[in-house]
Amino acid sequence: MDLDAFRTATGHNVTAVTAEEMRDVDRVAVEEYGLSLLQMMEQAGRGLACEVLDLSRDGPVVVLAGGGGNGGGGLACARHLANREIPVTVVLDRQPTELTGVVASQYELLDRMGISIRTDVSTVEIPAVVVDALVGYGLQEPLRGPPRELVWWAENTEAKILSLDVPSGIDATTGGASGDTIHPIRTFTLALPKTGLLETAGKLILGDISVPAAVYETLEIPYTPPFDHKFAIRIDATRS
Ligand SMILES: NC(=O)C1=CN([C@@H]2O[C@H](COP(=O)(O)OP(=O)(O)OC[C@H]3O[C@@H](n4cnc5c(N)ncnc54)[C@H](O)[C@@H]3O)[C@@H](O)[C@H]2O)[C@H](O)CC1
Ligand SMILES: [K+]
Repeated sequence: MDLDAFRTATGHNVTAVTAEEMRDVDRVAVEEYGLSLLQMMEQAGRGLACEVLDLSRDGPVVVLAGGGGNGGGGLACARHLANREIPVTVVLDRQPTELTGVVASQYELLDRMGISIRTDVSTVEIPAVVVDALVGYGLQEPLRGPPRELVWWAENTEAKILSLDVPSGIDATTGGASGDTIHPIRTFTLALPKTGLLETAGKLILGDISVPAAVYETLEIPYTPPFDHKFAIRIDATRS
């Protein structure tokens, strides 16, 4: 199988990248172009909210959020849902006091908005949609601790599961899972698809977070802008 490409509905190849390559993209975008993590995270969260609304207009929605960039995107998504009076509950995989940086700021904003934020699922209403924003390409395998328990919980609901960037527990580069993993019906992956998404992601939507094409050029990653006039597009693994 062609391990390095996905295809858009109009037949354009989209290069798949490893976790390391995606980290390089983040680094160059931030350090050489000044595109901040918060700017990219906000676009991730808004695109993710669009996918939630496509799955269910009424909710209730539970957003499972970790402490890294993946979690931050989930918190931004929760804000957009709350602004549309969709019943949303955020479940953090740690105490709010353990959050740092941009993710802590995203939490503060939700808290000031009065959005329901928990650190355990025991009293959470059964959701229509679960958003998996626990772990993205930052997985250091295998899934352990609260994220693993939250994945178990999600897997045992009847909810539609939507993963941000990479299904939690899946290695973004290899697609391997040495431990428990979540099984989404849809994954909203950011900037470029990861090589580990070939078999595990459910329906794959690629979200634009405005990484300049020049960043990929700098890193010699083959890239032609795939989004046309959209900000999120369906992509499928190429088979060869
Ligand atoms: N250009 C882009 O693609 C952007 C992507 N964004 C999102 O940020 C994440 C990557 O963020 P990072 O902070 O590097 O890591 P993660 O959030 O994926 O993971 C850290 C998170 O996961 C927990 N964790 C790690 N390993 C384990 C484990 N074995 N068991 C349990 N928990 C684990 C850790 O504790 C942290 O909570 C990327 O996927 C995108 O979603 C940015 O938003 C913008 C640019
Ligand atoms: K995830």
